[in-house]
Amino acid sequence: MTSTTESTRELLLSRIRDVADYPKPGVMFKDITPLLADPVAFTALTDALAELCVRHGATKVVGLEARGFILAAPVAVRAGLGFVPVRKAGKLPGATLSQAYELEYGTAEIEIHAEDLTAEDQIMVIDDVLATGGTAEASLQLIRRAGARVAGVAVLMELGFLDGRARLESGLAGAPLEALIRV
Ligand SMILES: O=P(O)(O)OC[C@H]1O[C@H](OP(=O)(O)OP(=O)(O)O)[C@H](O)[C@@H]1O
Ligand SMILES: Nc1ncnc2[nH]cnc12
Repeated sequence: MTSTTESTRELLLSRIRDVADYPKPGVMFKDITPLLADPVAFTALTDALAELCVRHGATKVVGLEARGFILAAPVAVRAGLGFVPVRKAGKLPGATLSQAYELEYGTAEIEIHAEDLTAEDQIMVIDDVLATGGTAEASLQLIRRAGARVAGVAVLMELGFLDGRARLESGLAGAPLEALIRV
């Protein structure tokens, strides 16, 4: 696996569709479905995120429901790591830890099975979009509450104008935030 090239970034960007005023007026929605439908782009994205997991010493990959699952599961397999889902509230059957948060267009609550993480784990959080950073921040809180360490957060796309990076700074506590594309 190798570091992401400029041509890979251009390919990924070219497969993301802007949808104005979705799901609410004023929101420019970044739709990744064209990227997922292109096997070359999807493979390039999987390889790039898996390379980041290996580079930053991750022992497990956490994916954030729902779009984060689509990326994180193949990344975990590609990197040879386990996959742990962070789900929206009420979906996990076992003993869960919960965290409420706000995002660009609403509020939500996420949960994790704490037993899926150990004190030895270094977790890479994978998602498609970092917007306000609320979802990623809540996931880092869950990971720490579960007793594991944070290897980093890796996303396909960072929406720079919403400044999620600043919001995540304290939660990352020095761990990297990697974005393949920044708009
Ligand atoms: O940085 P934030 O402001 O928290 O926003 C980013 C989050 O928003 C989207 O998920 P969404 O909650 O829309 O759910 P979905 O994956 O089920 O579409 C996206 O997939 C990220 O998880
Ligand atoms: N503008 C946006 N596009 C896609 N996913 C998002 N999640 C939060 N804001 C988003």
